[in-house]
Amino acid sequence: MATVGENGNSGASADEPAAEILPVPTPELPPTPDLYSTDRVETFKGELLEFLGELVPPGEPPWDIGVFEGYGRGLVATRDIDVHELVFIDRPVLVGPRVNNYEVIFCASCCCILRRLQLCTGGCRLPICSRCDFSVGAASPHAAECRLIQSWQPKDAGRYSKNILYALTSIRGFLLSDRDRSIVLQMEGHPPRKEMTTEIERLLKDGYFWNLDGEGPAVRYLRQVVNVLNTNAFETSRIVADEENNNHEIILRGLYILGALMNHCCRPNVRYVFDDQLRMRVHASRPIKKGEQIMNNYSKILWGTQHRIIHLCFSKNFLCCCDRCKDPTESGTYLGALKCVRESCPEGRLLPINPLKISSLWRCDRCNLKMDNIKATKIQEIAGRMILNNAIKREASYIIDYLNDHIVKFLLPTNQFTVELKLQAIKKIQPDRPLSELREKEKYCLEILDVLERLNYGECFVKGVLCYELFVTRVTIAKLLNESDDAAETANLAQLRTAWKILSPSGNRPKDLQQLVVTYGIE
Ligand SMILES: C[S@@+](CC[C@H](N)C(=O)[O-])C[C@H]1O[C@@H](n2cnc3c(N)ncnc32)[C@H](O)[C@@H]1O
Repeated sequence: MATVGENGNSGASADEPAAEILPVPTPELPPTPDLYSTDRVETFKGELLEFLGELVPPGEPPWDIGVFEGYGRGLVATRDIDVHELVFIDRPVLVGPRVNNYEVIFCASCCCILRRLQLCTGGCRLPICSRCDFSVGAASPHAAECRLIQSWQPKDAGRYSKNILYALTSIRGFLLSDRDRSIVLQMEGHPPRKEMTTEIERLLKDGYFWNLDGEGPAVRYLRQVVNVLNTNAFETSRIVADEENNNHEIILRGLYILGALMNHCCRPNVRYVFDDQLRMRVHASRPIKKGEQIMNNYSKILWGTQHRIIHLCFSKNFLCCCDRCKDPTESGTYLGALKCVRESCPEGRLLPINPLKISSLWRCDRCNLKMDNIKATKIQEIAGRMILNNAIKREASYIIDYLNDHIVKFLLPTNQFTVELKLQAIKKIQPDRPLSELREKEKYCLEILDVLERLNYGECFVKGVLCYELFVTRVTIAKLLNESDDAAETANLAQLRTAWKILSPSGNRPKDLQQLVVTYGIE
């Protein structure tokens, strides 16, 4: 796969300001309004409904915007909502690339895969396909953003710039209509932490433009858009085929306003998927009572509490205090627990005494051994590095041996890193692998489904994926053992049904899922 370096050269280099400067007006930042007043919330809802248009079916939607103490605005159910029911569909007000180590070259405008680096002829330093190139004129979807970047007079105009690509989604914030800009600027936008360098600061620090004043109104506006994106944006992706018909996943970030209004809970009541037009479809993952907050999970389901707390504090500026966070065992899943380090205590599990405090002491639930937080963090860091930087990248057979022979010695079977590695193994063990590997895969699926069950996590996306993998694996095993299809199928059809219910609206669902549903007569 081709990797794109910052200095990829394509075409003539120009390290002097472009002769013609095309002025693009900088949007004004409005005075900070009281976002939570009843009037403000009503007006905001009106603008949002107008933006969503036909995506909101006629009649009263099952959601409303409310204000909740300690949370700010949030979504609330206006009636009882059934499990699996569609709660709403949202579309992105802003979407585009994100800071990401992209492994393929793709058009920054339409995301098609480029065989080789092909820069826009407008001089914006972005990879752009010939259909979206600036020279196509107003018909090019990229023309307006290219003109805007040109107005800042990029240095080294003939060279690819990954940092401009990374900042493109925020730059697109300049081109919003008045209504859409008003909606975006009414979203919460936490300023970055001191130690963080945002994509905009990187552009300024390294002097990418002749004509972009670090203290001017354009940068003030860009900074606010970045803050809104960092507080609210979702990771989404497009699956794009190259010329050889190989699929590539292009990771993007999208600002979905209605989606972003859902506050966080580590045991949420919705799941979401993105369809092939990048619309976000939010379904209830458990029954939601009228008046209840509609809540999403901003962190990873299968992370332990301390990891989730640190992630939420650093990236979203709040401390979660939900029931899952308060319970050191996390409903008996022990996702964040460590193996006791005393040799004489092989069954012991170390847990934070107060999981809501990052500096909490840890204690073994068998022998009462105490460990300070620094040591516990170190053990987790080492385990994380060994697994996430090394083992996870290896082939399935290596991962299985590693889990069976190595990991059992220093991590608990349900520790978050063990679970993460098992999830990777599930993805890597394809139906053509030997029976022994398929058996391991079946076991991992069941183990992680059990973790989800204990967490009482409801009908979430990961459950859909695991049910699909379990179904396919069991059918494959039955075929390998020449077992009658019937026996395998009847025991297993519930998994396929769940997988279909959860994954069918997704643009990235497994390719054979629909065919399986037809073959086995599920719908
Ligand atoms: C994506 S926004 C959610 C909408 C936001 N409440 C608003 O009024 O615009 C994320 C922000 O909402 C707040 N928030 C979300 N979930 C929360 C929770 N469980 N506890 C406290 N604050 C929360 C935090 O300020 C967080 O940075």
